[in-house]
Amino acid sequence: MSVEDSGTAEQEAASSPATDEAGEPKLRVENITKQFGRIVALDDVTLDIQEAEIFALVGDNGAGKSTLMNVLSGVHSATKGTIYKDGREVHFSNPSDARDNGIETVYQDLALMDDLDIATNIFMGQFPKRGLGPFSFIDWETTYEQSRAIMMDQLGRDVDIKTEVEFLSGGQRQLVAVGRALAFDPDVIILDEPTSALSVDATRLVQDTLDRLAEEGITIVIVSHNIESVLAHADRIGVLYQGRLVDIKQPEETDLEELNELMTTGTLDAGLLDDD
Ligand SMILES: Nc1ncnc2c1ncn2[C@@H]1O[C@H](COP(=O)(O)OP(=O)(O)OP(=O)(O)O)[C@@H](O)[C@H]1O
Repeated sequence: MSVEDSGTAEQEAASSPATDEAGEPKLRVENITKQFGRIVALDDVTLDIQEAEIFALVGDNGAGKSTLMNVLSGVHSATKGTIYKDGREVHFSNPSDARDNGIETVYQDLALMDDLDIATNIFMGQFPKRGLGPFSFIDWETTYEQSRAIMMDQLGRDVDIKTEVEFLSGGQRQLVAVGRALAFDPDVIILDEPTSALSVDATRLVQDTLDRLAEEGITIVIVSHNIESVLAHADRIGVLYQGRLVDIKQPEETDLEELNELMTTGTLDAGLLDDD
């Protein structure tokens, strides 16, 4: 099914499986185009992402995944088009605008401070404070208490939050970066390649944690090259090809081969012709 073949009931179901109580998607990207000079990185992309869904964005190199992620996280402004959050039109001039609207992004490099402990990494830049104005100081007790709550209650990890991040495994580091996002109390978390370069066990740990967050009601958007992982864990998979959103699939209706074909050709028609 192509997104361009608009109007079918089947497409409606795939692009919009459920809505929140108010009948609005958590995020709506409407006719978004992003140009860098003459390069059209995103070409008229329209997409609804529902509350508490795990939505994966896949595509070949240069397909526009990072650009769409950056438009949603306020790094880039769209050239054309509109973003809606909970049905309300929003404008992001920078990442703090996205943050103010409940959208946090976990970048691939994680940007953790290796020689600092888990709690300090989680609250870096926004420590709980005591006192007023020039007489305020970091409330370490609350910092550790709240970090422990994030790691234990929200992420289900029984770790010593005084452990320096340099001693953590790849999967645990990814979870600390997610913990730092959670400290801002978002309802949408965007993750860039959350399982790249992770072992099989670490990948499972991260996937299980994202499943858990979605069950708690947080909307998860993943940019990924790991098709097997998104097939196993995403609710829906949006395929970008040369800046266009060419299809949205549910894992149970597609497979690795079909997604690869969509990612590399932008269509399934080539395969159908081969079969004739
Ligand atoms: N800041 C920029 N300036 C100019 N061109 C850019 C910029 N960012 C992205 N592009 C171009 O936009 C297009 C889409 O790039 P984007 O990084 O979004 O793709 P991607 O799907 O994330 O690719 P990859 O998987 O390789 O990261 C590419 O042609 C890229 O060269």
